[in-house]
Amino acid sequence: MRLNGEISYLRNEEVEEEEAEERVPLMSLSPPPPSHKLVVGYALTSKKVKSFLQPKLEGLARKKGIIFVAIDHFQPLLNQGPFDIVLHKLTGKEWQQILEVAQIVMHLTRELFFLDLTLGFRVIFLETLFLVSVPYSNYIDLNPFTARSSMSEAYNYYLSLNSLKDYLEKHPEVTVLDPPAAIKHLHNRQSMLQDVADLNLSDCYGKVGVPRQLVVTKDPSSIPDAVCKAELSLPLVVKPLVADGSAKSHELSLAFDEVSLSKLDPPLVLQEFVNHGGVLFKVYIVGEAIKVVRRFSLPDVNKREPSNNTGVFQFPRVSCAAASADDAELDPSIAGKVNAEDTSDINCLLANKLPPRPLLENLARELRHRLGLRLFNIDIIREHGTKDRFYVIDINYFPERTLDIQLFVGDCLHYECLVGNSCLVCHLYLCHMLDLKKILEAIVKCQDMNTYSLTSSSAWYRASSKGDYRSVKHDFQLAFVNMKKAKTHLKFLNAHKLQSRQIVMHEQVQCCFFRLPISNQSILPAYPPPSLLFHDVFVCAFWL
Ligand SMILES: O=P(O)(O)O[C@@H]1[C@@H](O)[C@H](OP(=O)(O)O)[C@@H](OP(=O)(O)O)[C@@H](O)[C@H]1OP(=O)(O)O
Ligand SMILES: Nc1ncnc2c1ncn2[C@@H]1O[C@H](COP(=O)(O)OP(=O)(O)O)[C@@H](O)[C@H]1O
Repeated sequence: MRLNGEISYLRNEEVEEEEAEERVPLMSLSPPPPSHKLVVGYALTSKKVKSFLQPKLEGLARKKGIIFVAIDHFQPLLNQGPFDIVLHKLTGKEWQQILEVAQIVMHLTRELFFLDLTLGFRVIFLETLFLVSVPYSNYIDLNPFTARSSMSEAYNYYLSLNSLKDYLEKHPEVTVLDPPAAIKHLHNRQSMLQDVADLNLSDCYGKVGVPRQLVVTKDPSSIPDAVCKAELSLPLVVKPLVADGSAKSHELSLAFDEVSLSKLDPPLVLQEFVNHGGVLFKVYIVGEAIKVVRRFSLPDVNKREPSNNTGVFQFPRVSCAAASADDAELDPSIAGKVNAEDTSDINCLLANKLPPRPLLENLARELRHRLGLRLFNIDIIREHGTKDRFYVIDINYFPERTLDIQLFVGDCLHYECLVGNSCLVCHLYLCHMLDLKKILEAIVKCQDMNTYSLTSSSAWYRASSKGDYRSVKHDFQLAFVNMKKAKTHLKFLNAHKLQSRQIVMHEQVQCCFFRLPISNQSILPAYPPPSLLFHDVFVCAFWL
């Protein structure tokens, strides 16, 4: 079997004529007109649906032409939709597997994401092709290096196409919130904070870092030594390395002495406890909009005097305990001071003062870019006794209050807020289909209002022979070709001096990119060659 994604170069002399076969009935496929401004497909746990999809949010969204549609986790995504946006946050095994596939694709096509986020449906289209044509299980076995370089080559070719970029800038249609690989980055407490550490943000408004920490993956008996070597000071916040939203991943504790450290259960992150006046700031980020709220947090510990505390103490999910520090019932040592305007306690005042807006905006902008995420929140604390020393301790993907906060406070849930100027790629490649007909049906389903047309070769032929070149007036074409007929197809292209590039998707299907300059329309009535059957070639014509 050939590797999926492999690019083959068939030379002229290799091309053999194949038997002429009869054409089958004509078929023409055109997209239905859009009835909504924006369709958001969501894949969320039932708990999340309950907390997120409040009637108020749905009502307001509807007024803005946004509708939310549940994604069926047990059906290929390509059989659903079409969606403009896919929102997802699931922990189930099935979805995780899907995400892993998607993640591999993200990895393989990383260039597509980072070179230019305005690539829009082109990228989705390439990805759709790439995945839908590959069985799920085979895809996992794919040699990533071969496939990746193939994708790069295909992409380079792709990029070389005239006016593509201009076109795409005008059509940022499909958005995914957010790329699975980027979300997964937050599922590990080490990688989660790495970008903040690398950023090492420091400007006239303050400094933002991460608490000093150590990752322990095995052998608890070595922890005391490792902590000593790393010169971490006690107490330490003990956090499971995995932060996948499971109950276990939220089981945190405070370790007060070195001996107790050897009883811990790796993999873990051991983080220095930073006194922060018992107040935490949650910065919610939705695209370019940010919103900050205060939450109560763990009280400070006395680090100067030798502690009477020894051992490891599990603590509850303190920041979830109350909606906001402005109205919650608090630890009395903090509560009285939070809302008091005339307090003389400067540290308390400082602890409660929101971090400077420009600093947060800078941080949010950088992290949005570095993490490649649009819906997330940053938990940030201010070091006790300082005005401008901040630490990020946690980043959550698409937390409960992200969108409703934006919606009710800033009325930001509108198309631009979610989509912004650039566009991301939709998860529409999550499909296990193999046969050509289904691939095509799927592509038809996910095509986005007139962004491209898809037609069978027969329909194309009929249209072009009648002089209707509507679907072929574009200089970039893409054909799915039955592998057995690939040489015939290529021979035709070569005979007409049409540049082409073939990607073998799997044993049965080759994907062929070729340019068909408008100036060369005279050959259109002849395409595809009569020896190719209805099911041998399917053509996508892009509307450039
Ligand atoms: O870990 P998860 O499942 O992503 O849950 C988050 C998380 O609990 C987060 O709270 P915290 O851990 O930062 O205290 C919640 O944030 P908010 O309290 O700001 O909403 C999220 O809401 C949780 O996400 P979800 O709503 O998807 O369960
Ligand atoms: N380094 C730290 N210093 C002080 N308090 C911390 C630190 N890390 C976490 N905390 C406290 O523990 C709480 C939970 O930590 P966090 O890392 O957000 O875990 P989770 O992802 O389970 O919410 C925080 O809200 C904060 O109150």
